[in-house]
Amino acid sequence: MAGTMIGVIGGSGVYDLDALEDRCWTAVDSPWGTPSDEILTGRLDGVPMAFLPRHGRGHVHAPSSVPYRANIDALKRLGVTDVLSVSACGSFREEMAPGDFVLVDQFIDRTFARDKSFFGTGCVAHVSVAHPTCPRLGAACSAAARDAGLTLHEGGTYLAMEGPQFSTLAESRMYRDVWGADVIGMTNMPEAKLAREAELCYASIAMVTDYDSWHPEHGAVEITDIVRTLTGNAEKARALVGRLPARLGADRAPCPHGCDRALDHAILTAPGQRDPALLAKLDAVAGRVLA
Ligand SMILES: CSC[C@H]1O[C@H](OP(=O)(O)O)[C@H](O)[C@@H]1O
Ligand SMILES: Nc1ncnc2[nH]cnc12
Repeated sequence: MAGTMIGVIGGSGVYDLDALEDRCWTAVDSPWGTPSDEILTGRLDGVPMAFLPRHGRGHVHAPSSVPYRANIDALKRLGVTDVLSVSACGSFREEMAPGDFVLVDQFIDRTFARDKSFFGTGCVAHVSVAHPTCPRLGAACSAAARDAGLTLHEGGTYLAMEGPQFSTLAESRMYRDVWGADVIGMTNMPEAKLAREAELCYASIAMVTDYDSWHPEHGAVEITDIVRTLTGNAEKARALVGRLPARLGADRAPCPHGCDRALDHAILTAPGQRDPALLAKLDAVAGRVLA
């Protein structure tokens, strides 16, 4: 049985994982550009881990300029099998209150200014993202959240907006009342789509910082409100991540949901028509099916 390696992508407020043993920050080269930062590798409960701060240490990258492809490729290159994203988010539901966590299982992708695929001219592929998160990894995250005594809402739709400005009041109401979104953030897309293309299991924990702008008693979200909640949320995120390896385990059977086989029938370009330069860049992401 192959081994698990957990990759954690830390969002706003989560720039380090102090608890990792055998810590080492390493620069990882990727043909898709430079990742957001060096990647912290180490172990927890005997399980290899890799941690990447999505915005870089010091919060350097804006949501639109996070190098999503380089990040996912670099994690895959390191041997990561399962990616947990932890992200700050606004809430569209009264009961999903600031300080609560949401295990996201669906997305509405409203981003438009990002590279969304590893594939393209010279190697065309279409993967399914109907179920964009991995239920096995999600169940382990739920158990870890319970172990850590956190309030976790199981299931929720995350609306990914381009940003960096927050939503207008009309948008906030539309996402909540018409589209049925539960939470909103700026980063989980195209990250989740790219993880699927790279055959990585992906789960997203959205950490509520605010009620966006729809809530009559809370007014419009301001960054100062978010920052006040971020520090407490980051501590809780570290508590959850610290309990995840014990729940996921070091041994890894094939994903029962097929995340690790997403490319099995996805590539349409005939072998003789494939672009060698693109194939070379796909060595980590699609090496399993292209080799
Ligand atoms: C700090 S408020 C807006 C910012 O925070 C979230 O980032 P992340 O998902 O990486 O935690 C949100 O998506 C915005 O990028
Ligand atoms: N209300 C909000 N909208 C978008 N991204 C966010 N991140 C945290 N709160 C947010």
